Amino acid sequence: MKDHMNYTLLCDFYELTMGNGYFQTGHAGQICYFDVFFRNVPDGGGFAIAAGLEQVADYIERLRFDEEDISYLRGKGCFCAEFLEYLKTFRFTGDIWAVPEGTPIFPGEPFLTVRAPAIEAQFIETFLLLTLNHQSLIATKTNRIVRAAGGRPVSEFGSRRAQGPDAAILGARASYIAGCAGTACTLADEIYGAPAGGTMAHSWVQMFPDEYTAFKTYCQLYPHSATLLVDTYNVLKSGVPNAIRAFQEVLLPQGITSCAIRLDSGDLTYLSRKARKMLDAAGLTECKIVASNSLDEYIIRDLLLQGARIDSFGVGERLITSKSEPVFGGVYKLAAVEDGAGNIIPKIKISENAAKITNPHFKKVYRLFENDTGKAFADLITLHDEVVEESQPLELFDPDATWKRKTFTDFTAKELLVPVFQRGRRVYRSPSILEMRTYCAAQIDLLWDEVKRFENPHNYYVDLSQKLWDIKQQLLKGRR
Ligand SMILES: Nc1ncnc2c1ncn2[C@@H]1O[C@H](COP(=O)(O)OP(=O)(O)OP(=O)(O)O)[C@@H](O)[C@H]1O
Ligand SMILES: O=P(O)(O)OC[C@H]1O[C@H](OP(=O)(O)OP(=O)(O)O)[C@H](O)[C@@H]1O
Ligand SMILES: O=C(O)c1cccnc1
Repeated sequence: MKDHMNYTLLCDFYELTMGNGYFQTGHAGQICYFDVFFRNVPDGGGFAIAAGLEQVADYIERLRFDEEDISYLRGKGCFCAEFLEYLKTFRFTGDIWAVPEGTPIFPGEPFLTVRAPAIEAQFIETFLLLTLNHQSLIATKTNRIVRAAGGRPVSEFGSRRAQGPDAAILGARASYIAGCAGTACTLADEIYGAPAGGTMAHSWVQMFPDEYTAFKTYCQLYPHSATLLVDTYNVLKSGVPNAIRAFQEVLLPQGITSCAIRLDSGDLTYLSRKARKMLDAAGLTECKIVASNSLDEYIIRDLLLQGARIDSFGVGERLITSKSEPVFGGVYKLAAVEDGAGNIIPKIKISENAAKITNPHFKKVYRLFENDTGKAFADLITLHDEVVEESQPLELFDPDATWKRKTFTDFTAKELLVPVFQRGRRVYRSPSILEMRTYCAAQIDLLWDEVKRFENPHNYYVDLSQKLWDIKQQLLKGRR
């Protein structure tokens, strides 16, 4: 990435005090397994979308404590000299598995797993979580908005209201993966290839002596991509008539029929219907109507139900900040450690709140698809060395109500987590952002519509294998 900062110390301070402690107590090299998972889908939705893996992998590849970092840490006075010496050559040497970006994910299932010596695995927690939480949040929100638009393109317009530069650039990236057609963020295009584009601001219209001159000038400069903002003065009395005149006088003589207007205030249904009639009456049937103004999935759905004649949407603040639910609660939990002989010892975190009890052990996640419909019907978390045999009947049970059991045949099982790092070496190269976007849309197509409802979606099953469930119960009993 351009102008890359050294983010090594973008960690919670306790990662370092624990690291120093592991170092001094002989735990430094103890192999650990950590899972990243989340508990609740934002906005009460049925699924989330994983994003941010590429930035996680870049960060891990570049992890280095430079001289400045070490001398800053020395100045804190709480780290031993040997630990500071060790940090000079610190590198990530472990393994990481993760779901590809754009994959729909469900509560409780690991979407990234780390296997590494304790100091390393612990140290990367903060950056991993902040990156995956942010981009998965924006991807999840965006996809709701895109689905509400029902195939009409949605452009991301939020940079100016994003909570800082990273939120703007990486938010634009995540929104493109999750289905936006493009972004207003130029840097997100330069760095990541999320196509940048846009219309015009009210200031352009105000800058000229009159609205017509502003529109005409713009059409002369950009005859092939003129989207005229028609609400600076009065949409129906001046904006649309002036736009029609500019299109007719500048574009039509050149044989250009594709053009657009943007509505950015007022009753978007009423105005779009009236504007559509005026444009059609003027023969501008190919002229598109773009709408913006504090939109989100609910308003877009409403507008379309009301019969708005809108062809595409620009969505800013409510998308880039995920305003309705601005936190993605991904967590990083220890699931197992290895003893000196390489045996995996499962670990569990108990909580009064049953939903916060973790799933122990080194695990795999399978997505199960019905062969007749191709649709996903459940995810199954298994031990790392279990294999789901598609040729055998598979009995699934509800982990919270184990008497509820059902046997499935004629299904396909696909492993979700793929290797990203092996022994410290990056083995996964992200596909292009367009490929991620295409993959995301295809994976969402494999979910039933019931799971995609905005309100009260069907609860998609995330089950545990019998072996994993038994181990979890043993650990729970042992802790009582
Ligand atoms: N037909 C409609 N149904 C539901 N919501 C709508 C409709 N038309 C517009 N909205 C939404 O209503 C809100 C209107 O907000 P607001 O009152 O700030 O806008 P405005 O009246 O256009 O004024 P301004 O010129 O300050 O932008 C926006 O979120 C907009 O997307
Ligand atoms: O409403 P959003 O979903 O964030 O979409 C982006 C908004 O940003 C621009 O407004 P601008 O910043 O010029 O100010 P405005 O709110 O007065 O229109 C644009 O005209 C949209 O209204
Ligand atoms: O291109 C646009 O129309 C645009 C860009 C950013 C914010 N609002 C609108």
